[in-house]
Amino acid sequence: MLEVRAVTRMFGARAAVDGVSFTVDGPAFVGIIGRSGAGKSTLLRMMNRLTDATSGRILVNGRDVLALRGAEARAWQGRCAMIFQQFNLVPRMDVVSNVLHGTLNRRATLATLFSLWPRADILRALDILDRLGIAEQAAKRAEALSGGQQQRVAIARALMQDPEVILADEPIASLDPMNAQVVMDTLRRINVEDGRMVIANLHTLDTARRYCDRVIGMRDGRIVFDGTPDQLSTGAARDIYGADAGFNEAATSTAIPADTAADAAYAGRLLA
Ligand SMILES: Nc1ncnc2c1ncn2[C@@H]1O[C@H](COP(=O)(O)OP(=O)(O)OP(=O)(O)O)[C@@H](O)[C@H]1O
Repeated sequence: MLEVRAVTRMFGARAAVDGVSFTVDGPAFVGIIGRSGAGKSTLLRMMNRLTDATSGRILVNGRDVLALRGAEARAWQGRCAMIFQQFNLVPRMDVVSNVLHGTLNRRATLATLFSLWPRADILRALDILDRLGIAEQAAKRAEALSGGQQQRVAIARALMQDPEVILADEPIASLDPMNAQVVMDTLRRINVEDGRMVIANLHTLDTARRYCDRVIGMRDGRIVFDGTPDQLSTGAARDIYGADAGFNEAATSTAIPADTAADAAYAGRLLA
């Protein structure tokens, strides 16, 4: 259970996140939507302890993760993996080594320096790559892969941590519609099959509606919507995006054009 209680983050006189509270019970897939600058990234980064909160509490099974320091904070970061828009892989390093870096927080520095990975970890990394449909890429440099493949490597690296929670900050914002669908399908599978909570910042309404159990809408640092995809009406979307009566949902769409839909279906079958 995750309880975010009255969390605020100030930058100077301005609140990037302003008294945000919500509770997630169980392994839900939660989407956070809102326009650029609404505070979505700052909120996720506070959950992961990449950014400090100014005030508030984030309780995980009753324990305030914002109060953790040193090794305890790092241990929490291990249980709450983060996925970024730009993948954050080491481009010149091979795929399997990138995935193995997911175990860094529980490894000795010297062993890491010399890339001495335990055989069990290597086999696990290969298993995870296989599960995500990219095992044949294992020996390639990360930079040689497509964006969608790189994001799946980043997801594989996150899974190496065996996290309870996966935080994804705009995971598909740099991808074309077909790769975006493959990556979102992958996150959903991990959520459903493994029972891991996923909280994803998403730019687009249609993605939130399609993949999430619950959608949180942020505007100017505050939550202005919290409900199911069904409740996310055009009017609610207008409130979130601060748009006028001329608001057009299609403008936030990542729908797959007809000519690439068949490719996407094929990719989906490969993943299944
Ligand atoms: N390190 C920082 N220093 C100063 N201001 C910041 C910093 N990080 C974020 N902000 C400000 O906080 C507000 C919220 O930013 P944040 O990145 O969380 O929004 P977002 O909803 O994730 O937007 P985007 O989708 O563009 O990333 C913005 O006004 C931003 O300029």
